[in-house]
Amino acid sequence: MDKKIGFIGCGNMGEAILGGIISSGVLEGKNIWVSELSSDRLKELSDKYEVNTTTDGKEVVKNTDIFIIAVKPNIYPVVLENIKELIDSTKTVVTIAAGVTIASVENIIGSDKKIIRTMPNTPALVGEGMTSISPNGVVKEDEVEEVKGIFKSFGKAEILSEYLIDSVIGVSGSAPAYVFMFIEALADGAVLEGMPREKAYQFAAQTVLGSAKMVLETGKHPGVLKDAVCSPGGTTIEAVKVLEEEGFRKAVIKAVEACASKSKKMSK
Ligand SMILES: NC(=O)C1=CN([C@@H]2O[C@H](COP(=O)(O)OP(=O)(O)OC[C@H]3O[C@@H](n4cnc5c(N)ncnc54)[C@H](O)[C@@H]3O)[C@@H](O)[C@H]2O)C=CC1
Ligand SMILES: O=C(O)[C@@H]1CCC=N1
Repeated sequence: MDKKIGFIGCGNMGEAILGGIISSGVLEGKNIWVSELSSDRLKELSDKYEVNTTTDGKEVVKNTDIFIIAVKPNIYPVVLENIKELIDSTKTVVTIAAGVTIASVENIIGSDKKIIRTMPNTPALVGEGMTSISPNGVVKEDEVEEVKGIFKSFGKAEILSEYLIDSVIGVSGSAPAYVFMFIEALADGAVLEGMPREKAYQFAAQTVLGSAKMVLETGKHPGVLKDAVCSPGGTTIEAVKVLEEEGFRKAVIKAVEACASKSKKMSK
């Protein structure tokens, strides 16, 4: 890729994207600019990824074509106010924050500026991210495809209308947290039955990975795949019965709903 990419803020999610881009080889560190608050954090990032660093967000905008604002939602107005004079028709602003709408960004920098709202997730770091991409009306189709290409370099990416972003946060943006909780609980169960802790994480995580791959690669309904594991009168159906009794599916659906509802509240 011949474009230059920037990050304003590079914490958990910013670094997951940065790490994903570098590992994929789509861009080299010399074509990436990162701004952070402390020089210590910048040194850590330049040592690890060989990127250009600065404590001034303006330098990121000046030196890049596409830049990702990866600060907490409440810091967006401060960052946008600081850089707005430098944003012209050659720049594409990419946002990743929960609750920061395209309209709220347009209110600060202008609706004539190219804005792409995305919702990534941290598995980007290992090349298995899932990202939604919602452009405003100014971004041209090939420019959207270009940004989609960046996100696809470390996982899957889909162009979606912004109104779906709350469900995206519920099902993928925040969801790695619930999947990690499931893996932890699965491993706890195995430890309870006597398996050493490290082995338990390996068995649990590989099972989640393999099951996810089966859904994606066979195209079969998850219920059909579940049925194929449940031998009549066997062990699995005993576990399935307990999960139903304890409200496993209800809890997960309600968790996604709570997450989406918080996202809607943050957007007001
Ligand atoms: N953590 C996650 O799994 C996901 C996070 N997001 C979004 O990503 C954004 C960042 O979240 P995290 O990475 O989790 O937070 P974080 O707190 O780990 O990272 C934010 C970084 O921004 C830096 N920062 C703050 N003000 C700055 C400024 N003025 N200039 C430059 N850097 C500045 C902080 O030092 C920090 O390293 C949030 O808006 C969140 O909604 C979206 C999807 C998933
Ligand atoms: O918890 C949060 O608000 C952010 C947005 C999606 C994942 N983390």
